Amino acid sequence: MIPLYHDFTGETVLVIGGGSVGTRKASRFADEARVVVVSPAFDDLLIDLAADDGDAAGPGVDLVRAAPDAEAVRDWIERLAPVLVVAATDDGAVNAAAEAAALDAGVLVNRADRSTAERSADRDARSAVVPATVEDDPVSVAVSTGGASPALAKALRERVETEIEGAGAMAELSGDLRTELKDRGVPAETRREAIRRVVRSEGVWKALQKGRSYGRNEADSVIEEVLTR
Ligand SMILES: C[C@@]1(CC(=O)O)c2cc3[nH]c(cc4nc(cc5[nH]c(cc(n2)[C@H]1CCC(=O)O)[C@@](C)(CC(=O)O)[C@@H]5CCC(=O)O)C(CC(=O)O)=C4CCC(=O)O)c(CCC(=O)O)c3CC(=O)O
Ligand SMILES: NC(=O)C1=CN([C@@H]2O[C@H](COP(=O)(O)OP(=O)(O)OC[C@H]3O[C@@H](n4cnc5c(N)ncnc54)[C@H](O)[C@@H]3O)[C@@H](O)[C@H]2O)C=CC1
Repeated sequence: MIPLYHDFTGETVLVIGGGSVGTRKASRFADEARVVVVSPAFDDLLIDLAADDGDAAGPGVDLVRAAPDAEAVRDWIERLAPVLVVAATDDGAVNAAAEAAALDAGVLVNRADRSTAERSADRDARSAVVPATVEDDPVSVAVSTGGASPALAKALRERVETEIEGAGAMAELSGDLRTELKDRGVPAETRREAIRRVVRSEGVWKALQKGRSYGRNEADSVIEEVLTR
């Protein structure tokens, strides 16, 4: 499996099943997408998530109380036109039907109740795994074990969490610097060398912890050194 990142802004994600797994997936996708959860019952956390709709965190979560069978799942996909269907019920037949309907409709599907290893023979490129994710906006690190051990994915995610502290600020600073160097007409090879040094400089990482302008000053001297060589 090869990881890709998707932008779900302005899109709909349909989650079938509102238990603990459906809640976790809904919460993840609600950061960007409008999420509709169809289920006969909902975890309390999910009800809270849907009630928080007013806040600016995302476009919101809608709960629909229904227990669709295979045919009804197709209707929901047609009606809501999601880009991704998450099959997260505790009923294998419903999950299988949701997966088949999503694939027929040509949309992405994440089936929560089957490891990918079990399904490698009939895997479709639209069949996606939700990785464990660490975010320090705009940086995100995703961990998958190819479906072999989700608990390990979670444990590794916890390790990476401390490892990437400050990476968001570094991405913004180095992103600005590469644009500025381009605009100044600095030749590509020099530019690359300068940016490579900035992102590897302990001094810049440390200075960024104190604040953006400290990081900027430190980065400027790293770059100056490269430009004046
Ligand atoms: C294939 C996949 C499909 C998918 O859901 O996308 C899948 C499938 C299954 N998970 C199961 C169990 C558990 N899943 C977790 C946790 C997470 N599971 C996630 C992803 C994935 N889970 C995909 C593969 C990811 C990869 O490649 O590694 C994470 C990373 C992302 C997320 O879900 O948000 C999230 C951690 C988030 C975080 O904290 O960062 C825990 C740990 C816990 O709960 O503490 C357990 C209990 C321990 C255990 O069993 O390992 C079962 C057995 C169910 C049963 O026994 O009935 C199946 C079905 C099967 O394997 O057959
Ligand atoms: N991918 C993952 O990370 C994990 C996956 N699992 C798997 O995911 C499945 C769900 O796990 P949980 O959320 O813990 O179970 P759960 O029992 O908490 O939730 C299942 C939900 O599905 C709903 N449901 C039942 N029939 C439905 C239908 N026809 N249409 C829509 N919704 C329906 C139920 O009302 C309930 O809200 C389990 O079968 C398990 O195999 C379990 C743990 C982690």
